[in-house]
Amino acid sequence: MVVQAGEGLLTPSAARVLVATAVPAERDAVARAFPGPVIAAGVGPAAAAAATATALATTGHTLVVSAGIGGGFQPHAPVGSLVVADEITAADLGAETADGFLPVTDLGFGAVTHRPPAALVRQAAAATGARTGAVLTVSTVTGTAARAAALRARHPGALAEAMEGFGVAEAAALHGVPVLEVRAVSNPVGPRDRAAWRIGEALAALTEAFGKLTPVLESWNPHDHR
Ligand SMILES: O=C(O)c1cccc(C(=O)CC[C@H]2O[C@@H](n3cnc4c(=O)[nH]cnc43)[C@H](O)[C@@H]2O)c1
Repeated sequence: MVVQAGEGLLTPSAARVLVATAVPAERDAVARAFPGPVIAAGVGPAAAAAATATALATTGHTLVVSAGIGGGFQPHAPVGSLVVADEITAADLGAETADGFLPVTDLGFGAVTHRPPAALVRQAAAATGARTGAVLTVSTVTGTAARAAALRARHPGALAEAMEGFGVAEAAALHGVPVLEVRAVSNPVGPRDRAAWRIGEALAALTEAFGKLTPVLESWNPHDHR
């Protein structure tokens, strides 16, 4: 158990969980159920990384959660469902070649995947009823069936895509803090039909999820590897 000294007593250190969303509507949906700090970091991995790294510069965070709405690969993650990432993967960070896509890791650089703690993923999914699988981070929202199929072919375990998880995870790694990603599915990944996005439904699902997740996040012990 992690302990801190205080007035001669050893007490469990308090959980300090930061939630990073993209836009104010997502921030407010989380904050309706989660009492800790929630930021609207901006859309895309760069904005998410910059704002999260800045927020983590104050010490003592135990966990960072990337949260918001997202696209779901059909039929694996239906609209209205919830996904907890067991893998956060940058799906378009690399080089296109005549023989296909090469991730930056194949070019000898950096990382393309971060893995949240398995025990936390299990606990979060059990508490919320979420599906678990890879959540892809993309800088361009998928807009065709062909692109959706190509992403699933390259990432057979992918359940959802969004635009911030990898940025949040990079910032978390820089600060040595574990990361989790939670997405409420607002739309199918595929042919663009923005008018059909069920944003209200997904935001309500996000609020409901954080109602159930809060005790899990606040009691989670990073040294618990069950
Ligand atoms: O217009 C609104 O009221 C509104 C309220 C909340 C959120 C939005 C957004 O547009 C959020 C953008 C955010 O959503 C993620 N997202 C959602 N679907 C997808 C997708 O199919 N592919 C990639 N990203 C998706 C993404 O993380 C964006 O940052 C609007």
